[in-house]
Amino acid sequence: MGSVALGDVTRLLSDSLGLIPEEARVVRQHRPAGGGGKGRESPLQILFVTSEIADFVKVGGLGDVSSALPRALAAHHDIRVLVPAYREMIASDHEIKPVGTLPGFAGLPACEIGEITCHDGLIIYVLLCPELYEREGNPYCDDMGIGWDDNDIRFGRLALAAAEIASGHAGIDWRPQLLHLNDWPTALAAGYLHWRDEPTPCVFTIHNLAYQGTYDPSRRQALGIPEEALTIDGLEFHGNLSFLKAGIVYSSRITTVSATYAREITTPEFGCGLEGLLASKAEEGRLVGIPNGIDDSWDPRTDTHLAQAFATNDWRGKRANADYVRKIFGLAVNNGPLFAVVSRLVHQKGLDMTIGVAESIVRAGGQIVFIGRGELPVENALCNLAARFPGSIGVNIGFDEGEARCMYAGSDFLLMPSRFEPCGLSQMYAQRFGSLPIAHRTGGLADTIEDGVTGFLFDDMTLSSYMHAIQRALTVFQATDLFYAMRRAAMAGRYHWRQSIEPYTQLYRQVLSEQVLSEQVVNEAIHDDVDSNVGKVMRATP
Ligand SMILES: Nc1ncnc2c1ncn2[C@@H]1O[C@H](COP(=O)(O)OP(=O)(O)O[C@H]2O[C@H](CO)[C@@H](O)[C@H](O)[C@H]2O)[C@@H](O)[C@H]1O
Repeated sequence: MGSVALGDVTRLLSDSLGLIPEEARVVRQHRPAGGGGKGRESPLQILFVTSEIADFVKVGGLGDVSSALPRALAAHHDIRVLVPAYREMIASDHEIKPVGTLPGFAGLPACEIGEITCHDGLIIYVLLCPELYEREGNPYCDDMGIGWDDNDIRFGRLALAAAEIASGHAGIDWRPQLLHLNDWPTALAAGYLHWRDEPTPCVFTIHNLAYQGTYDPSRRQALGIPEEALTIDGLEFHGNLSFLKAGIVYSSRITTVSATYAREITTPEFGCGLEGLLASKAEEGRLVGIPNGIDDSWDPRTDTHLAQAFATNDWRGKRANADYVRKIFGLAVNNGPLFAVVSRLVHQKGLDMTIGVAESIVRAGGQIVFIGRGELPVENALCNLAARFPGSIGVNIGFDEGEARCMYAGSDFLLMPSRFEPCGLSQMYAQRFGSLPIAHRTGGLADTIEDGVTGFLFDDMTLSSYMHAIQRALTVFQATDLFYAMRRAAMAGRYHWRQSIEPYTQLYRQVLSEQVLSEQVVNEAIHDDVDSNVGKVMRATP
């Protein structure tokens, strides 16, 4: 479980002061809604549907986005979140108010909807279905990292609940004008709305195209998917049914989390077999990249997780964090560069590349600390690496938000040789904490790291290309003035969620105005039809 959320910071404040600071409160419906706040348009009602939220459960970047983006948008819109009620929510000290019930459908069980009002005012609807969601492990896997074998039912249920809330069938006295869906676990909602002829439009955000939620077509009946949807124009994908494809096919707009990744996924190299469909969406103007941001909790001057808070130029304060990190990872006292890796341990993240250069880094006087959890072979390879270089390489196989923040704060460089990276938050956090990312020039890494200014980029996914970037970093580390200038540039980072409000607002409004237009066209057609029938009747009347 993570603790990054602005809500948590707010809770700490309110707990200590006994009140909620006005500026930290989520403001709903009171301010004009316009793009980023300058227009006079009314707030939109949006349901943000997600499978994780860092307030309670975080596996990776989606958890951060689900906590921060709705909060940023809440200053202009009435935006609420829907997420399964995992055991972390049930065990939390938040009151869960029952607000709705949903009947079973096909193989999807009946469930209830509870409402949590966060300390800053954000409303989170939680889908209560203990048999599906209250389990040990994380939202997707058991404690051994093995995916739950009923994930289709678990996330089909989530998606259908979103569609039912949108249609006003959940008994909740609030209805969204639009669903904002995130990744495959929520994608089927767009399909359920389409198959039921419900008009609520969807915006579907792809945080990672590599995870698709594909299932054997025999699961169709259990999920309540009509037979005619299992075609090439529907959610059929290489003979299977694909949740992700449903999101792409049936949503009004598809977004992804950086401009570069939005282009990349229309190519065979990054498109995971969906490049043709995505390219056609891009041509229609229905696929856009809107970059992620980072929230105010990522501030080295105020972050209470750190061994010592520090500001730009307070390199002694930053050094205190480096000392702390060396200590907790059992590394030797050292004046050389400290490299960090904070990552899910999956193929995407290129851990094999970092293992490949680790010896060279150590020989050059560097040390490396890793924190991560994921695929067992990667975990084992990292443990072996640490055993080979005691005092120089430290590994924590686990998930620890506070420790990760100390690592961003204490390290000189962050290693991120991702094979692909839709946006990436770790490199933005690192920059904010004065740790220069060394990263593959791909996706959001290419968009958020200025090579030679705020970090180092390499072009080819080869050890020599990666090592060349590391050599450049080591050279800069020796040139103290330049090194500090780069740190300052990185810490001045421009990446904040505020920048995402305008593009999302514009997109939502476009989608809704298209829907109004298409409803008008339908109404006029019906009207014309009725008129001509009336005419026929009148002509036929003697
Ligand atoms: N062991 C550990 N302990 C503590 N914290 C840990 C950790 N391992 C990872 N984290 C944290 O998890 C988050 C990772 O977010 P990223 O966006 O960098 O990658 P991820 O692949 O999970 O996200 C996907 O979704 C996001 C959101 O859109 C995209 O930015 C990204 O490109 C895409 O792959 C960061 O907050 C990081 O600090």
